[in-house]
Amino acid sequence: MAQAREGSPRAVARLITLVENADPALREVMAALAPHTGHARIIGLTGSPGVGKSTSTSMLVRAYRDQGLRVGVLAVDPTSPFSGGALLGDRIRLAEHATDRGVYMRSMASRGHLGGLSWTTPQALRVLDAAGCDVVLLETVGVGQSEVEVAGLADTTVVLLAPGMGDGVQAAKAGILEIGDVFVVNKADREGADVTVRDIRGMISLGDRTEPGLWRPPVVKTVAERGEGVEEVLEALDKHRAWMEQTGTLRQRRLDRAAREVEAIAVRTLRDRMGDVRAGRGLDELAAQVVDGRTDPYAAAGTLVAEI
Ligand SMILES: Nc1nc2c(ncn2[C@@H]2O[C@H](COP(=O)(O)OP(=O)(O)OP(=O)(O)O)[C@@H](O)[C@H]2O)c(=O)[nH]1
Repeated sequence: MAQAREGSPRAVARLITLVENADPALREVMAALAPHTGHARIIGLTGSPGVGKSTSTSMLVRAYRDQGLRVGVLAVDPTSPFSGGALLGDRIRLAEHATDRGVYMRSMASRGHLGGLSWTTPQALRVLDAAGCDVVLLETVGVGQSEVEVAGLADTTVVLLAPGMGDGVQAAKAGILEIGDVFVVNKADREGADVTVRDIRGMISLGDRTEPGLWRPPVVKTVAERGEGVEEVLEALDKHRAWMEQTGTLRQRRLDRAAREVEAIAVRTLRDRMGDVRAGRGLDELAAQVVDGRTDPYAAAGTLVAEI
């Protein structure tokens, strides 16, 4: 744990593996980490495959490293059953940071994982936060619901789009307009970038976010491959951060996040105990009573809950 706090990549990796495996040791680990959390800025990046997420992540890592900040990158793929370092390590676009001690990268798969995304990701973020990351970039592959779910885990969510492909319309359909705090139209070297920017701006102003005091998401153009537009992205992120602090939104988002995290752990604990009751044949007995008409399902459920 002390090693993880000093930023030893191996120690951090071990802790995240505990999270992935829902290891019983987590309870103690989390208790020890708690006083060291709350510092990291969590920035979510999402968008359809191929839009340039890893290129943009790499661009942001470089920019934050230039500011002397320690950066964590957590890539979550809700569609993949694979996990561990391999997925991310293979990604050439992030390879330049692989030997940088100030960067910690990890990919996590959540399909088929106990409790799924809502359970593992916040705890992995907590580990990176406690390990001293100033910024954590949370990258997800866009697949509808899990995309929205992951947006709830970040302080600021960046939605990446690319010109053409009717991305603006896609975004509106997928409910992505609601989750974006900052929109980035990447591949601005390609034709149609301005049209996409205009489309998104139009859709945002049609939404309900034009009231005074509400955040109006900026739309920024980038060419991630060449690092163009990174200053504008950083500025948009800083502005959003400042707005969140002024309005109390940051605290509110973190409260919502913690509430969901606690709930997810509680539900898991209850499910485990329910398994114990089942194993002890307590549920069989209740079922028999219901079948025989000796009790009703509501009363039986009440007994079960009380036992749990
Ligand atoms: N023309 C152009 N191509 C870019 C730009 N940024 C990224 N690309 C290219 O787009 C392709 C996809 O980039 P990635 O960063 O791997 O995209 P991704 O969204 O992470 O893709 P997945 O890992 O499949 O989700 C690569 O071939 C990049 O070289 C850009 O600004 N302009």
